[in-house]
Amino acid sequence: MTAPVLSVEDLSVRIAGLHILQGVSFTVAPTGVTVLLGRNGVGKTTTLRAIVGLTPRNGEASGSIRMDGGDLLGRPTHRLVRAGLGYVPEDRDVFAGLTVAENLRLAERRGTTPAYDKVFALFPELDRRGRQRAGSLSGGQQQMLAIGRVLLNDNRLLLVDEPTKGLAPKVVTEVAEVLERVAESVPVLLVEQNLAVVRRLARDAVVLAAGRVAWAGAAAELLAEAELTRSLLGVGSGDHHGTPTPAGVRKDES
Ligand SMILES: Nc1ncnc2c1ncn2[C@@H]1O[C@H](COP(=O)(O)OP(=O)(O)OP(=O)(O)O)[C@@H](O)[C@H]1O
Repeated sequence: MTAPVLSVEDLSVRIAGLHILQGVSFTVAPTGVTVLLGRNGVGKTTTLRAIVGLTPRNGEASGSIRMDGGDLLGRPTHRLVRAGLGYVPEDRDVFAGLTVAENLRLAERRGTTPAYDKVFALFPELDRRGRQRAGSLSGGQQQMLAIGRVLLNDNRLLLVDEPTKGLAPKVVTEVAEVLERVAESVPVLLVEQNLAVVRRLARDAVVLAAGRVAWAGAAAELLAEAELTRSLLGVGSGDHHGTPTPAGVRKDES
């Protein structure tokens, strides 16, 4: 078996006195997309933030998080990013008052050559809209900018939090297509609630429930078991024959 790019072991996170993660353990394969699933509020974002060293000041993370064997826990975020951890947060966090080009320039890392060619090949619109203020971009375009600026630098692993949240169906499909291409060259740990997107992208799945890992295995296996999906996620997985739920339809909201 190939060594995982990331190993999380017995991760516990307490925030403001709440024990949110209670000994979470899972691995991320060195290729493809691993999806982190679970009902609302179960701790998916908390997990990604712990990995990238962003547990809030009133919180505490313990356990072990290793990327390529090196321990990440306790290291400051800027060092983790320099070590190749790319993070696309849930709310995109683009600088609304700056232009697209300025947002990208801010992501450049000293001492390395930013991969503008790669980013503009994936997102031609970011090139065309270089002088537009990021705050006036559509939600989908802001998401592309948030992903694009992370891809300016080399990454060993990408953490992507709910990239399709709140987007129109057509844009959900565009974001999924882009992530599919991105995942050809860098492994991705993805938090995603849209099961059509999960079905399309994910090879492996990890499901959180009650502060722990409730299920881990092949994403296709999880989605093929309607009862299992319903009990773990509280949603149906579409039909049993592999017909994708139409992109953009959030089954969890039905
Ligand atoms: N800074 C914080 N202060 C207090 N509670 C927090 C904080 N951050 C997260 N929590 C709590 O931790 C729990 C897990 O939150 P988290 O955002 O990780 O869940 P999630 O699985 O990503 O949810 P969703 O699917 O709704 O985005 C929630 O109950 C949340 O209210």
